Amino acid sequence: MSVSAVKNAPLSSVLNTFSQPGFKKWKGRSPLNVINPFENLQLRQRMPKCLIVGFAKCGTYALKSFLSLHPNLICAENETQFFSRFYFKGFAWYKRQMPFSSEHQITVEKTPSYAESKLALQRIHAFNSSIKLIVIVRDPVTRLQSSYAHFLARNKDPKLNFTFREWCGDNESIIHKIDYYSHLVNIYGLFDRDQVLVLSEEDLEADPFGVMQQVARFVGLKTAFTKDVFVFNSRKGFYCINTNNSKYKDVTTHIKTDPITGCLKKSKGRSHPNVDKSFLRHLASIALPHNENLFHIINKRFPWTTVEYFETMNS
Ligand SMILES: Nc1ncnc2c1ncn2[C@@H]1O[C@H](COP(=O)(O)OS(=O)(=O)O)[C@@H](OP(=O)(O)O)[C@H]1O
Repeated sequence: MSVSAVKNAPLSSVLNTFSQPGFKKWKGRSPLNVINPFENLQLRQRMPKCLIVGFAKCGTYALKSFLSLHPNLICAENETQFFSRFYFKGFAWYKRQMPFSSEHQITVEKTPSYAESKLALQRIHAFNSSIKLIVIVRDPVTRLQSSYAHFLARNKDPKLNFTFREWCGDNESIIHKIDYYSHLVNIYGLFDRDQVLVLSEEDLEADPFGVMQQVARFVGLKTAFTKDVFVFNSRKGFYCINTNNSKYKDVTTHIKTDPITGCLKKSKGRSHPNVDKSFLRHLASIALPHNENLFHIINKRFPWTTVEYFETMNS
């Protein structure tokens, strides 16, 4: 809604705009992100110009939440799964899932399953061939443990009380779960390299500020923070938003963090169950060639666990 439209519209329709689903993002926005609607010229729902397309359990929620701190980035609250599951609902529906944004903001949507669907990637390309894509990966062995911890936390059916080994399944099913490479092939087959940013969960965990700077550069924005935006919380074992700094205190209202600690919700950063080290070694050996292919195609290496690492440990 433009300023002139706001000025000329009946009060009820202006209020109606503010009560639409996507507008709830504006309630309680951080001081960094608040834009006075009457000063702002173009408050409306906009299609995303950047998508976080993968991968589940690789820190996608932390990434999205931390990016929302940037005044010029605004993230859709939910994973819409539009290009994968709900394409039939149409673009008007998709747009309605987006938050209200100003003309100075870039809308970001995250649905981690997009990267694993060639059809979803083709649809994204047809939608906007110059869109920016962010992919975040993680040591596949740790990712499996994370997914298993997620499964245990969610599973209520005693019949599905699988051990880690059972849950991982046979080698074919393990490869399916650990292979990022083949999905990256699909992405690079459709999009130019400069449209794709590949990050790692390990970097996000160790240096969220550095990763946010990387993303800001990637989407053509300046960094809007100082390093003190995050503070390491030894109890949680992760960086959290620095609520001691008045500048960042209120952000917890719009990115679902603990208002006191500034940490992400409990389901993010779970402890992983103890599992048999010899099986982890087996997983690392299966992952190895797929990791090497990935490092080759993205032209970047991550120091992920090797078979040798497990050989130095007692099982
Ligand atoms: N700062 C911070 N705080 C909390 N958690 C963090 C953070 N940075 C990265 N991570 C890692 O994010 C992992 C969850 O990944 P996702 O959000 O992609 O999971 S999901 O697919 O949406 O369920 C989650 O995995 P688990 O540790 O297995 O829970 C975390 O390791």
